[in-house]
Amino acid sequence: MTNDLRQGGVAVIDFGSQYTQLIARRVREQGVYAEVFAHDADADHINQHQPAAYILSGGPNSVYENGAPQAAPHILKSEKPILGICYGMQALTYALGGQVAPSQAREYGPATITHTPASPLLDNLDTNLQVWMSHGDRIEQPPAGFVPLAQSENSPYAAIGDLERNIYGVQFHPEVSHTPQGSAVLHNFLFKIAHLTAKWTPLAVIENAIEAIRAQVGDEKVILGLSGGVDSAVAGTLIHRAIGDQLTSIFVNTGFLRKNEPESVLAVFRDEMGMNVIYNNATERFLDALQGKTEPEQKRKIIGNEFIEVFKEEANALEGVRFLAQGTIYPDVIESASGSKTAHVIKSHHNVGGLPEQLGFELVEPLRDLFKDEVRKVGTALGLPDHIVWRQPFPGPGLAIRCLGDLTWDRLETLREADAIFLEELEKAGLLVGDTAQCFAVLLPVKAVGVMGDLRTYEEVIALRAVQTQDFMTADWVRLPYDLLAQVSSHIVNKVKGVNRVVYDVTSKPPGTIEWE
Ligand SMILES: Nc1ncnc2c1ncn2[C@@H]1O[C@H](COP(=O)(O)OP(=O)(O)OP(=O)(O)O)[C@@H](O)[C@H]1O
Ligand SMILES: O=c1[nH]c(=O)c2[nH+]cn([C@@H]3O[C@H](COP(=O)(O)O)[C@@H](O)[C@H]3O)c2[nH]1
Ligand SMILES: NC(=O)CC[C@H](N)C(=O)O
Ligand SMILES: [Mg+2]
Repeated sequence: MTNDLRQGGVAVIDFGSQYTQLIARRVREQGVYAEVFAHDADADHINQHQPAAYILSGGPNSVYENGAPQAAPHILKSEKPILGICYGMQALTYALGGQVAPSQAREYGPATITHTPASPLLDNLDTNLQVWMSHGDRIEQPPAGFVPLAQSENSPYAAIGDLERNIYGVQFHPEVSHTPQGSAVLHNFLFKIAHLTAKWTPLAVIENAIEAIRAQVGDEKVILGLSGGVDSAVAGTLIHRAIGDQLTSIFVNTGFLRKNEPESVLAVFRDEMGMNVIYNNATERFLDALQGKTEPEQKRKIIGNEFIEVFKEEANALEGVRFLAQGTIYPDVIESASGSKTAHVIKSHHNVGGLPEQLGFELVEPLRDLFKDEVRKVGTALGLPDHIVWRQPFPGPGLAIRCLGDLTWDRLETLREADAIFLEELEKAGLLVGDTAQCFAVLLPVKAVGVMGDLRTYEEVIALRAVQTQDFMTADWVRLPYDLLAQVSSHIVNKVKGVNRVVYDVTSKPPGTIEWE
């Protein structure tokens, strides 16, 4: 899809930096399409969408060591503008005949560089520029044709450039927020050096996606699992815009949804957006399947299977469905392709993971090229309400992995009530968007003794969890105000039957995970 929009963008070449995705996001923020490739990806693969410039990422290796990844010759010979960042600059230097060596003093963290006014890369920036560094190697001798553009106390070549060939390198990281003028550096590279066109905007993305969906689907039928979460909501709205009633969405009430969630999802998508939504109340079958099960992995597997069964039945009932739509987004694609750690493992748990092969559908994935923040922008541009676009992610298995111990309807109701009180108080305090990334209640499988109205109680315990994170791979618990916690605790104990104690989870990730199961 989006053929013309993707052409003339940037290929980000990944040498293993933690910030590779961030580089692509920063470029896209400036309206230029950016795609991430492994450092040893085939030239043909990289050139599929005809990138007009390259950015080489940082990376953990030392470029002069045996087996260290190197800048690919086809990139060096491409005659297109290249920007190397940290390891990327070291790889350029090494490949083009300069010298890279370990430096006496490593630079980790903030640094100040001074730069010469002559270069377009550092045009219009503070002369003493605040940057963020993270390196132990440095350039000792730039390759022939390169001139120094900036220095720091520890890096005589904090930026270099071959102004004829349009090849540049920076030792610092322009992509991180700790380099306050980093976006301006990238802006200079994209527009003053590579002369790219900014055409990657939400409206253009939408138009393109709509065309691509129509071309792919023709007049056939499509089904989509609609969860009320951001990704499936935006995917569904986009597809609906493209093909209208050829799309049927299936919203499954697993019994593990939050309070009022079924009503509010149906109100938005069926009533407001006029979408064709099948509501499948599968509460009983999910509960039956999980009866007596407490082991987290087993629970997830059972839930995944039940989802598949429900989708299968609904698809059969509709007849002639050729396409299955999914809200797959770009980080899912990058993470699965690079075989990288946590996120991929999490995703393999979720319910639609195994669907396509088993059901023999062709996939429609209109968000495959987008980062979450872009998905949100597209959602807003499509007219989705803020409470959908900005809602916190909610896992497919839902409250089932937050209700520890016996999964009974009564205990789920207890959890639903406590969770709703917590979320309501956070909302009132304005803490539900921005200051927190995910907040929820967990019902623990223990009982505690208490005293209420002079009576001894022996009831269950609610744990509250609120975390802040950028990418959900690592997270920190939020320092919620004590007064707010006091208020929530007292509301829960007073209003929710069967709970006499509330605790707050003060564990970061790692070593904890965000969910308790
Ligand atoms: N209750 C449900 N009914 C139908 N489909 C569901 C349900 N829960 C999850 N799914 C499907 O599983 C997919 C993955 O869930 P996931 O939570 O990762 O994404 P999301 O809900 O779309 O967005 P978010 O990450 O913001 O919650 C969803 O896109 C949706 O297709
Ligand atoms: O769609 C999903 N299906 C799942 O099975 C699943 N498990 C965890 N999560 C969400 O992933 C993020 C990281 O969670 P953890 O730190 O608990 O691994 C958090 O945002 C979790 O809510 C899931 N999402
Ligand atoms: N952040 C980086 O790209 C580091 C590059 C290289 N490993 C160094 O230490 O200099
Ligand atoms: Mg979800």
